Amino acid sequence: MAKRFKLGYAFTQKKNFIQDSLLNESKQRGIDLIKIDTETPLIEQGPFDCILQKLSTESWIKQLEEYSLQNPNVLIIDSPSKIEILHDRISMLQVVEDLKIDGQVNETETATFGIPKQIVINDVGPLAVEGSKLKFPVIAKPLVADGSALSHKMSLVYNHNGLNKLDTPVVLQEFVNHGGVIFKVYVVGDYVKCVKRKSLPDISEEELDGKDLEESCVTFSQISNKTSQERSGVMCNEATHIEDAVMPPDSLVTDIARGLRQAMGLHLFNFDVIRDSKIGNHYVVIDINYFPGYEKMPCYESVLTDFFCDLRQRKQNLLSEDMKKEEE
Ligand SMILES: Nc1ncnc2c1ncn2[C@@H]1O[C@H](COP(=O)(O)OP(=O)(O)OP(=O)(O)O)[C@@H](O)[C@H]1O
Ligand SMILES: O=P(O)(O)O[C@H]1[C@H](O)[C@H](O)[C@H](OP(=O)(O)O)[C@@H](OP(=O)(O)O)[C@@H]1O
Ligand SMILES: [Mg+2]
Ligand SMILES: [Mg+2]
Repeated sequence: MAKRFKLGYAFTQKKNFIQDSLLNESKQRGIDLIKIDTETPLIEQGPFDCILQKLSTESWIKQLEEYSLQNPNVLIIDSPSKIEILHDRISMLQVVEDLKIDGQVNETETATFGIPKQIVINDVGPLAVEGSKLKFPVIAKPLVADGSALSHKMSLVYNHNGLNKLDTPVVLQEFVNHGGVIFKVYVVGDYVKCVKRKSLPDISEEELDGKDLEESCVTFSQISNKTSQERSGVMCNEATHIEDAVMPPDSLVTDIARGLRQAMGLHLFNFDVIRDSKIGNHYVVIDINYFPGYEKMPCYESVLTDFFCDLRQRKQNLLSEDMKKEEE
């Protein structure tokens, strides 16, 4: 009987990734998903062939390092040092800026992509955005994107007055009108899946002019990470029928996904893309998330189990290479 592949997982309490449907599908295909007790020393648990993890405390990272030293063949998906780049909203999008991708979609069509203009401010005085050429409205996002509730506390700031209420350091990212629909691109190893979600509605010039002091800053949080079935209409553009929205070009989405995978060396992430309403074939990446809510992705059980089977195959290949070297 083929050896079972033991995959330990370590997540925060809030994570809903492990569903019975995934446990069953993986078990049927020889993959045992085992919950790691983060209150007990990792070295006393296992043995694991692979560890799936989304924790960032110092003590946990130390335990992972110690476990890897004692078990050099264990696969860590993904390594905390590689995930770090996504915990800062400037370094996160710098990866996108540095991608070199040809936007040719087909013989006649091209598409371009980029990131919104953004700056970090450390105080909200009258000169906060002086010289930056940043245009209002902006979305104010906490600089640190570490998965805490605080890291998702966003503010839509219509004008200069709205800056006063912000906590710093904060990223001010130009608001891009995008028709009230956001595209979330899930990446699981080589697999790429683009889904649509409701987003903030466009902001018209008249609306901008009419904003008085009181309304110059509106806070919200995680308005796009619920599927349409889970949605309740807070802040989102209920009028937008997202099913009518045209998906971005497959080739562009796939090229960006591949480029990010290569550049970051990560297997499990998603990125949020919006289409610039002013330029129909220009796409703007506004967010990248490590180990997102895959349980919301269509066919998540089979997609993730396929990925686990790829990891098992990779591990078997590594072990047979080691054996060949020993025989030489
Ligand atoms: N530059 C922008 N222009 C227009 N809308 C934006 C912009 N940035 C963010 N948004 C809107 O705000 C929402 C939240 O932004 P973002 O995805 O950066 O926050 P987050 O807390 O990291 O969300 P997630 O739950 O995806 O991790 C987006 O889904 C989108 O609706
Ligand atoms: O709709 P998605 O899958 O994008 O929602 C994700 C969200 O993008 C973030 O990845 C959240 O993680 P944190 O940034 O660490 O909070 C995910 O929460 P999680 O509890 O599932 O990890 C959302 O599902
Ligand atoms: Mg997002
Ligand atoms: Mg995010």
